[in-house]
Amino acid sequence: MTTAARRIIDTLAPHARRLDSARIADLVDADAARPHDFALRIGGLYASFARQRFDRDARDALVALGDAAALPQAFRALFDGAIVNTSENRPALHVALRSALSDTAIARDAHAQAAEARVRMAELVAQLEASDVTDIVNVGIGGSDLGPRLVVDALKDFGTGRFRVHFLTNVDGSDAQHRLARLDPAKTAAILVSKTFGTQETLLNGAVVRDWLGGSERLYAVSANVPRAEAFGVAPERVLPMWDWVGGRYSLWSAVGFSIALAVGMDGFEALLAGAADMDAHALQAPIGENLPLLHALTGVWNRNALGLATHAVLPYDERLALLPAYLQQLVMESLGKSITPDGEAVGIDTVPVLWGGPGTNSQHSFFQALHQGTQTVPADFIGVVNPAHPHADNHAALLSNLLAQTEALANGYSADDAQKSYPGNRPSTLLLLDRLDPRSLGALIALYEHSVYAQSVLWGINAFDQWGVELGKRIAGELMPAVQGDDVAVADPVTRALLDEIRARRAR
Ligand SMILES: O=P(O)(O)OC[C@H]1O[C@](O)(CO)[C@@H](O)[C@@H]1O
Repeated sequence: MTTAARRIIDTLAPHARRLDSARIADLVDADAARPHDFALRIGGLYASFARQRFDRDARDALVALGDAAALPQAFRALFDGAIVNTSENRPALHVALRSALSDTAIARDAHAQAAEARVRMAELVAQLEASDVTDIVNVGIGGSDLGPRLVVDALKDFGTGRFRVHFLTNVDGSDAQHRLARLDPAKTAAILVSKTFGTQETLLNGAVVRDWLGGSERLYAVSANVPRAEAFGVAPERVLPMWDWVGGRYSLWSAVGFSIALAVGMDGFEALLAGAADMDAHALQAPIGENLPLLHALTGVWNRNALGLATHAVLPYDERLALLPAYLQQLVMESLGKSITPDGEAVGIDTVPVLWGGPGTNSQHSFFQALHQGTQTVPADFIGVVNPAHPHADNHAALLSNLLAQTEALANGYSADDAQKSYPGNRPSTLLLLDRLDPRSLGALIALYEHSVYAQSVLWGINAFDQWGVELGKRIAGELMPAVQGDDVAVADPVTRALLDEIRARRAR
């Protein structure tokens, strides 16, 4: 077992045993100051951990765990551009895209390159605004899609209205077919976003779009592999840079966010970065016990390793954040879905929970039954917004009432004479409450999750910035492609061979 795993078990096991039969409702009853003392406010973001299943002593132990795992030092190393992504021998300097909180040459240089790229991006935004273009198609997948897609959707109240922004992602040709069908190629610009410019889905969709546009005049690219983007036919003046020191799932703050800037304007984009920078400064400087991303991360480790909870739900009570769970699935599960340390050792304890979720109140009418009465306890992050950006006051009151009601019902449960109508309760949740949803608060919210993910990776002793687990499937798909296309090539796996025979036999001629 690794030192990190041993530290977690040794620190948390006594408290887990002590609190084995503890009930959240009793913890709240026994400690009048808990609702306030287990909450934090960072600018326009309030977080309550009062409905987690730990008490003050366990919370102190979590803070001590963060200290023993040297979380503050790990954050300093991240911001300073240390090689935190050891398997790829790279720093992870997404924070330099929005903050200047380090004096190291590498971090300053990254910050300067990011600023320079933003100036070029602003020029391209201005050129497009002055053109006849009405529609933008962002072609990308994973980190080259999910972040921009989330932000464009979440900030629809802040859109300039100058462009309609669309996202083309899936290699399934019906995505291109249907997305392009309603657009006019003469009035559409496409941005091919790919850090590597080697991603099958984006290259295939990019080729479809390039042909559909009838030329490369309105073809743009964002990539860390500029030569490949240019070889694809994108003019050099329309290629914006990315760098290997930014991970794809941490990249929306770079030119990968070109579509965001087109949707909300450069001012909106800068405000998004400013919100993330607020959270960066807080994550780097606040003591562990008052540090929101670190407490969020430690709570995650408590739920995973002390309580043994295998999944985690993200439940935004705001339709504009409906895409947040999908975005976080990549951020959290691609970053923390590891069982081996950088030294090649098995971690020895559970790491990432399966993250899932959906917006409230919709999900109350789908999967909440299982949250309330299912056999598994699912810890959740509930996210609400105090001030809406619409005039429908009764709707908003209903939304907030439901949000409060669900966290209360999950924690407290209810006993009825009929066991089928009883609720076990004791289901933990964190509540994140934004004063309002705007570019700045959204930037802070996303950065909170980024930093929580990094802190969890440090606690578990794993690398948050590589993703070797996605490679095997890509390689096999590449090998199978000729067979699927009808070539007579040898396929070793007997089940795959039988499935290919079935596909070939059923395929319409
Ligand atoms: O931006 P690219 O290089 O096209 O990669 C897209 C996505 O593919 C992945 O490598 C996973 O397959 C992600 O990490 C990344 O965000």
